[in-house]
Amino acid sequence: MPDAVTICECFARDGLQHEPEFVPTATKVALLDSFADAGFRRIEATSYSHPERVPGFSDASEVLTKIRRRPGVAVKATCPNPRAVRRALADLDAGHGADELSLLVSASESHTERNLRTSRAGQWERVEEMVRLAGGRFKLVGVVSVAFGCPFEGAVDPGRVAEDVARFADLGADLVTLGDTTGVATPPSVRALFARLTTAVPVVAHFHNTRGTGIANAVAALEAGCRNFDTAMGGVGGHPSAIRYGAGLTGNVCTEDLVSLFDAMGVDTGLDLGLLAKASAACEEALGRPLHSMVARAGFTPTPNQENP
Ligand SMILES: CC(C)(COP(=O)([O-])OP(=O)([O-])OC[C@H]1O[C@@H](n2cnc3c(N)ncnc32)[C@H](O)[C@@H]1OP(=O)([O-])[O-])[C@@H](O)C(=O)NCCC(=O)NCCSC(=O)C[C@@](C)(O)CC(=O)[O-]
Repeated sequence: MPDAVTICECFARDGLQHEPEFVPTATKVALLDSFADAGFRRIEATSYSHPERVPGFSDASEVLTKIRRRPGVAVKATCPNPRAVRRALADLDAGHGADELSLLVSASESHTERNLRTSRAGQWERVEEMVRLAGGRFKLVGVVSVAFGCPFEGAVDPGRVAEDVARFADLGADLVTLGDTTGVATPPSVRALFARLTTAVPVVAHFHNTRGTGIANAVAALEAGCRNFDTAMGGVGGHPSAIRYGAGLTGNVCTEDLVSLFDAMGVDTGLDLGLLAKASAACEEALGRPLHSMVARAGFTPTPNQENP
């Protein structure tokens, strides 16, 4: 087992992406600050997606202006196209930029067209332009969505995903995320995909718990050598297209539950469990409903000992 992993907290972006009600900027800012307090070193804060298409992030610049910045905590923003990177650059020049940008591709043509309104070839051209525009001023995180299967086309060739990961690495990405966008991965398919990867670029496992397999998949990724995970407090979140096209609510793997498991396994997440529990309660209060964390109800898993292995 590895000694340590890094968990990127995605509540404020992937988590809130399909919330029907706009979450007030002040609430987002307070929650993002509480995530940094709990010890997250990577936090996905917002998205520069077209504000008319994803209105929940129309306050992207304001959120980035208002959150407390602290050394060692990287704040990430999602960028679907070059216009998004231009907005990120404007914020950086104004003194409140993101540290990391996610650059998106999808492993299937149909998902690319529905999510990004272009072809795969067109989106790769955009990604090349985005990398040029970013000009080395941000850490870049490539994202391959529907990496384990597509809601429109079904199976996705792991060889193609491995090529996408390599292409991001060639473009200079610092990390590449494998997105199980609608929660179809299983531990065998996770092992199979990790076995196909050919580059040394660090990979981020981004699972959705649509079918209850998220935690099992995260453990499979851990055992396959993955050291970076995306999760969302309360297991909220998902991709709007997944709902629109019938895949239902596709919440991210729940942060609290995965952290609790890693803690019990002796894998260090660097997080303060007490402050994490406080942030978890604040997320439920912010959304006004109980969320999907099991440990928020049951308490964090006790560390195993000799008598109770
Ligand atoms: C796909 C696009 C970018 C194309 O957007 P579009 O409307 O097709 O853009 P366009 O290029 O035709 O431009 C139309 C107008 O919109 C403006 N525009 C264009 N882009 C932007 C922008 N970024 N910000 C602000 N304004 C923008 C642009 O400047 C132009 O304005 P005009 O010149 O006519 O005045 C847009 O429809 C969009 O942002 N859609 C939402 C994409 C999105 O956020 N999807 C969800 C991402 S989550 C995901 O992919 C999965 C992930 C990452 O979570 C991992 C996983 O779970 O597996």
